[in-house]
Amino acid sequence: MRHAHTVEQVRAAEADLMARLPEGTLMQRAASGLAVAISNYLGHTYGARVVLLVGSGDNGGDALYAGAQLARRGAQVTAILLSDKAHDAGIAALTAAGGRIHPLASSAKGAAIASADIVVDGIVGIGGRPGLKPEAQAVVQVAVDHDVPIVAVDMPSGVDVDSGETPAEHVKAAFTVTFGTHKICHFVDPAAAACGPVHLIDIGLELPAPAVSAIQDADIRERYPVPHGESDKYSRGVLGLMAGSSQYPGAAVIATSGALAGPIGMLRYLGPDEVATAVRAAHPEIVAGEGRVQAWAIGSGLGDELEVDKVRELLNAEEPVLLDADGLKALDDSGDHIGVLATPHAGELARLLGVERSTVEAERLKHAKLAAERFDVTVLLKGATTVIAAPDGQVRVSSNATPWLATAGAGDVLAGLCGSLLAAGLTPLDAASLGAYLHGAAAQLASASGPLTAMQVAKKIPEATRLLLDQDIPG
Ligand SMILES: NC(=O)C1=CN([C@@H]2O[C@H](COP(=O)(O)OP(=O)(O)OC[C@H]3O[C@@H](n4cnc5c(N)ncnc54)[C@H](O)[C@@H]3O)[C@@H](O)[C@H]2O)[C@@H](O)CC1
Ligand SMILES: Nc1ncnc2c1ncn2[C@@H]1O[C@H](COP(=O)(O)OP(=O)(O)O)[C@@H](O)[C@H]1O
Ligand SMILES: [K+]
Repeated sequence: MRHAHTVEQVRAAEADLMARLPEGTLMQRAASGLAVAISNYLGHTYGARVVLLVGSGDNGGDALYAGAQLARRGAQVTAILLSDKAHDAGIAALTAAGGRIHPLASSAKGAAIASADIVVDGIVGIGGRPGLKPEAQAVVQVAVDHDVPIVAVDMPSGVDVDSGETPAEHVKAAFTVTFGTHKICHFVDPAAAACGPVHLIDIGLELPAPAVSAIQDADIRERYPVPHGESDKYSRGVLGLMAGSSQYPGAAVIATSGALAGPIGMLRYLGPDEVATAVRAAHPEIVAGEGRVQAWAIGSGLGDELEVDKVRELLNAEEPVLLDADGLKALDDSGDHIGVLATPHAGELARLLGVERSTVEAERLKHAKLAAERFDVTVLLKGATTVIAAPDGQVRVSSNATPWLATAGAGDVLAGLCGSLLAAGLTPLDAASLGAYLHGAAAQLASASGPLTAMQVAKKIPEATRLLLDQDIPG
């Protein structure tokens, strides 16, 4: 996993470390990492035209010191000061290295930005409030208008660091260079989408348990329930699937494809006869009808055929239950649903919480956590990045999907796969995490930068799993 911490956690860790180091050491570490990342991005330093947008705090200080290092290696560096206040030692370092300083009033600043190879956003960092002041917005817009890439120092200025929300104007970066640890805005949309690829520079912080973790390749190998010599089809896990209806028979076929591509030994299908026939035709491996299962996946394409009372009974039984799509209507806030995994998209989560879909889209982390707490379930909120919130407060994200995955039926594949992982014995948090990540990896294989269907994603899950399990991960 990669980990993200809150601003408060970062400030505390920085204070601890700073007390043990000579003054300025952390900023020098940050600035050196930033300068190297900029040089690597440009592919050259000598003669490169670099413009720094410098705010009043230490974020601007990072930009100035990095600018000084680049200037020493032959870059033409110009700093535009957006505030009357700026990091004095940083200004002195840049000036000594031959960089130029423009106050905000300078008439040359527009031309400098327009002809730059890169603009460095040192407007605000973890000390920033969301939004950009008009003068900052104006200079950022010049870079946008002239297609000049922007590197964000720590994070794109204007985003809400601890929530990943973007309630106002903010920078959209080509890439971001951050320090010490990731921040929540790097992982959670819509802010994450404004970061571009994020480079982490180690500055030696000692950090507490993270606020949010992002799933990586290595997590699959560490946690996937691989069968062993003594395994049989029952011990590997049996999933009970209640999905599909005469209205939406395809959902049952697609969800089954997702489930059979996961770790289970067997799948029992419960549903209307004609749907069971369709599922069996596509997947002769399935067993239709009641029997013991280790977990349930309920909801994809059920339409009006959802039997609320029966589902509520299952929610109170011992076996874990995944609720998707129409199945989510059975969820109530009577509490004690610790083994339940709910997999809504933003519209479904909005209905559950009685708010607008746009509100959930704008505040994804907040609403995923709110629902996890209110319904006492693990919530997997689908979207370009998937946010997973457990009732104990743990949060994970999965960001490896491709936008081509936004296609009908993709959610049914995910429900089947996560149900399969639940039945194999993973916790709802791990089942959701591994399911979302494998789903994203399979979508990448199925897409190869082009269109895909949900069934093609399901077909690629075994290959994606194999590649991730076989991968030789260093360290
Ligand atoms: N504390 C440390 O040890 C380190 C800090 N570092 C850098 O320091 C940054 C934090 O620096 P600061 O705490 O000085 O805070 P910032 O530089 O993020 O913000 C400074 C000031 O900007 C003003 N401001 C707030 N919101 C604004 C807005 N929307 N528009 C314009 N101005 C606004 C406020 O007056 C605020 O005090 C980090 O993000 C990182 O870049 C790094 O050098 C690593 C080490
Ligand atoms: N822009 C996007 N980029 C990447 N993945 C996406 C994007 N939008 C949606 N997804 C993923 O596609 C799937 C869509 O699921 P869902 O909305 O339930 O569709 P359906 O109900 O038609 O199956 C989810 O796994 C979701 O995370
Ligand atoms: K910034």
